[in-house]
Amino acid sequence: MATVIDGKAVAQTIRSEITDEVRLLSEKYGKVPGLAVVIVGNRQDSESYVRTKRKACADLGIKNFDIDLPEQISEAEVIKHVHQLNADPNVHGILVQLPLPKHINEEKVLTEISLEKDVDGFHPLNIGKLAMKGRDPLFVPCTPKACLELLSRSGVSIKGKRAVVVGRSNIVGLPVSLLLLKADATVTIAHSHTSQPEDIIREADIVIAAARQAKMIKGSWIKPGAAVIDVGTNSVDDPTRKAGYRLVGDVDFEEASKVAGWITPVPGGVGPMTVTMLLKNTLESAKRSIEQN
Ligand SMILES: Nc1nc(=O)c2c([nH]1)NC[C@@H]1CN(c3ccc(C(=O)N[C@@H](CCC(=O)O)C(=O)O)cc3)C=[N+]21
Ligand SMILES: [Mg+2]
Repeated sequence: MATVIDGKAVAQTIRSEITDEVRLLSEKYGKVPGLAVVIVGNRQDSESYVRTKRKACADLGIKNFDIDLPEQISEAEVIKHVHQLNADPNVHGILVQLPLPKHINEEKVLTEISLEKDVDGFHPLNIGKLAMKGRDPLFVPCTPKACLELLSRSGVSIKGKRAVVVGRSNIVGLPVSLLLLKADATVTIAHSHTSQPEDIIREADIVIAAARQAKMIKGSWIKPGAAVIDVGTNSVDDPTRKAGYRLVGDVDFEEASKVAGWITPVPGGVGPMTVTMLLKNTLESAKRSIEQN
């Protein structure tokens, strides 16, 4: 049976470390880290993630700047808000919740975020540096960083291992592949055009599941002893829940946990760690800015 990696517990440990550092900054400089969370429209999932992020900030003493914009807002107006946040010295991190409405070009908006405040790590220049050997971005994207942190805190080494990433999104699959490559894994990316992904996944010592397909990865696809990090947050109808739905991962946990060496649950795995990495990036940004001035 696999060791179930308790993302919530690891996240809690890191959050208490961050809380201490926030308190120190405040005592030493009279300043606290500030995070602006921008949400456009009212997608239910986005609203729920944004609430989680804002609450986590409040819990840790990080100041929230809430920007809630209507679905119909123009791209130019969103960019105007980004510019205001770039100019605000009390804002150390800016997160624009994705996806944006169809009429807004995400890349254009993300490119306007000041590099020094790009705590999501989605600015094309930060992604470019992430991709280059010998270069480091100012910020590593939160979910990919969460995946590697969970591996390292579980004692799973990456160097020389065969890693398979399932999915190639800009916010998870692609950047986590780059991070694994930088950590000296042999990396394969499987995606919707990959034929027989199970044959490739069976070779993996490390599986990162980020395909947005509920339970697509079966127990029989997992190499015995592999480390399985499940990034999936698929909501499925569940009338027995108050919310009317529940979250399931991209991995069939029941089956895979009988074969894997390590596995993350959903919820309680990567999700809480993603939010924690965002808070950590915000603290880093605030430290750079405050200690410089
Ligand atoms: N600009 C941007 N940055 C993001 O980091 C970003 C984004 N856009 N768009 C959507 C994805 C998704 N994401 C999650 C965050 C927290 C949980 C999380 O805390 N999940 C809990 C469960 C929460 C619940 O039960 O509702 C858990 O897995 O235990 C999940 C998913 C961040 N994303
Ligand atoms: Mg769009």
